[in-house]
Amino acid sequence: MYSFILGNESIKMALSVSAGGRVWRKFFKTFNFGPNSALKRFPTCTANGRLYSSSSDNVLVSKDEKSGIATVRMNNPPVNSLNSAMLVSLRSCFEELENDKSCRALILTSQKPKVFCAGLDILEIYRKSPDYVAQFWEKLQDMWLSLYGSRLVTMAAINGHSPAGGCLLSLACDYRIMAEGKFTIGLNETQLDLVAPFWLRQTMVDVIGYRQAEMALMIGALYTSNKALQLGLVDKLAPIEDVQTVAEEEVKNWLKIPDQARAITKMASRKPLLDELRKRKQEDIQTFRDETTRESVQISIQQYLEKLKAK
Ligand SMILES: CCCCC/C=C\C/C=C\CCC/C=C/C(=O)SCCNC(=O)CCNC(=O)[C@H](O)C(C)(C)COP(=O)(O)OP(=O)(O)OC[C@H]1O[C@@H](n2cnc3c(N)ncnc32)[C@H](O)[C@@H]1OP(=O)(O)O
Repeated sequence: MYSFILGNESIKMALSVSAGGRVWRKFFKTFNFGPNSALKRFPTCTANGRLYSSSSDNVLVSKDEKSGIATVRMNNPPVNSLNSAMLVSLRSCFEELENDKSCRALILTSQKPKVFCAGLDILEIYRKSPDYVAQFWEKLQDMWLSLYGSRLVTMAAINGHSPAGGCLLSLACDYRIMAEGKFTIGLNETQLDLVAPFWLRQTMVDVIGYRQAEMALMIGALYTSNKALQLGLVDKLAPIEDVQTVAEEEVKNWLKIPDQARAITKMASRKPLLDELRKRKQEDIQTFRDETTRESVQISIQQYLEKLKAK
């Protein structure tokens, strides 16, 4: 059941049949909804009752059949950094859940409490060829499109630090619950001499407003959970051991709203940004490749890596 992803066509078919309706068909036609790809194969995903995971086990997925709530746990020790394999696994899992008509919601969290996700794996953009960096960036774009454009209720259960790409993942979700305490979240790209792309900057503006986003992005701010709550960067705080339970409770509230109306409303507000990235994908890849492989940026990345190691 879980071994194939058939892309847009199967989602359209499955949902128009299951929802029995013209409305769904019109919805998909209007919004070009869901993963932006044709026939795809999930990387040897094994189905085993309610629990399945990718071959490398870097992303673990369990689904409660009764409620239709899936939990996606990032499992890439030590800090869930987003390397190529991780991006491919995340995207595959998001698309698979998208195509599973019994799935209604996903909770994204970390298998290792205290670090939700350390962002992009910096080693993937350090002293790599321009082609490699370009392919890496496209994997990030595709993963983001599948999460941000999802019909599901998407909830980030941020059970630890969530800098840069970790914040990007959270921002792509519908709602964010973060662990109380000393954990930080934010888009600290400028600290690495990197510039967040337009689609990431826009989600930050959409979530916390223009002034705060502009300031946060310029200074590469990392905020504590309390400050993030105050800014609206996260929606709720919970003790770290309760983040998952609180997320499940919150999802259940969201699931009281009819799926169709909720998903159409979500897509109506997200479609412009999704379309913009789809349209400017190659330009965005080129910018990332050219910026990241510049010698001055490579030196900044090296210094940042040294700082991290010396910590
Ligand atoms: C208009 C022009 C547009 C141009 C566009 C151009 C460019 C766009 C560019 C970028 C935008 C992309 C958006 C995303 C960017 C990113 O995500 S960059 C990554 C930023 N991440 C960070 O800064 C986080 C760094 N890590 C930490 O702060 C901490 O590790 C922690 C997450 C708080 C966890 O702390 P702790 O539990 O104490 O763990 P350690 O620090 O000891 O780390 C363990 C080992 O892991 C290594 N590591 C940590 N983070 C990363 C990482 N992101 N990548 C690779 N490796 C990482 C760390 O060095 C330790 O390694 P050793 O054990 O010492 O070997």
